[in-house]
Amino acid sequence: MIFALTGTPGTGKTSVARMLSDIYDVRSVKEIAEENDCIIDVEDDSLVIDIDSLSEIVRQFRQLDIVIEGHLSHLLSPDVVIVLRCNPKVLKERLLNRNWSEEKIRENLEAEVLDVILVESIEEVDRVYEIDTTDRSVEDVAKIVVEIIEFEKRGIEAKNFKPGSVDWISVLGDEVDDFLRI
Ligand SMILES: Nc1ncnc2c1ncn2[C@@H]1O[C@H](COP(=O)(O)OP(=O)(O)O)[C@@H](O)[C@H]1O
Repeated sequence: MIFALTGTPGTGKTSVARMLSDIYDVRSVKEIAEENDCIIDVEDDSLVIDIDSLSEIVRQFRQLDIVIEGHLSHLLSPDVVIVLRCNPKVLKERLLNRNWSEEKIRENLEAEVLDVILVESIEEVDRVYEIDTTDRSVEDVAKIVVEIIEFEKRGIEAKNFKPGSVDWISVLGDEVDDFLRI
C-alpha cells in the first residue's frame, strides 16, 4: 500500500517521516523525483515536478508498504493520504525561519487556512486522514500515523482523525485577514 504523508510546508512532514523511517520504507517525493529524472524545474527553491510520470513510477511501489513524504505526495495516486495540519499562527513562526520571500510564506499560510491540501487529497483519494499537529509533539504525531497505517494495512478504517476536525477560519476569527491575501 502507498501511504502519502502530506501537508502545507512547515506542518512537520520531514520530522515525522524521520521517526517513521525506523519502522517503514519511507521515501520523499523529492528523492523519487531526483532518482527518476522527474524534476522539470526549480522555482524559488521549490521543485517543479512531472506529476504524471512520477505517479507512473510510484505505482510500481504498490506491492510494498511504503510511505511517501512531501507536499505533493497526495497527487501521486496513493492508497491512503495522511494530511498534517498546523495552526497558521504556529506555522507562520516556523516558515519565518526559512529564507523564503514574504509572498511565498503568505501563499503557504493562505493554503493552510483554506485547507488546500486537504481538499486536493479528498478529490484524489477515498481514504484521507487529518492530524492537527499544533499541540502535539513529533513523537505523538508519529504514533498517530503508525496507528492509522496499521489499521489500514488490515483493511480497517481508523475511526479517529477523519477529515473535518480542523477549521482555522473559526479558530483565527478576526485575525484570519492577517493570514489571507486580503
Ligand atoms: N509536532 C511538532 N512540534 C513542534 N515542532 C515541530 C513539530 N513538527 C515539526 N516541527 C518543527 O517545525 C519545523 C518544520 O518541520 P518540518 O518537518 O521541516 O516540516 P515540513 O517537512 O512539513 O516542511 C521544524 O523546525 C520542526 O522541528
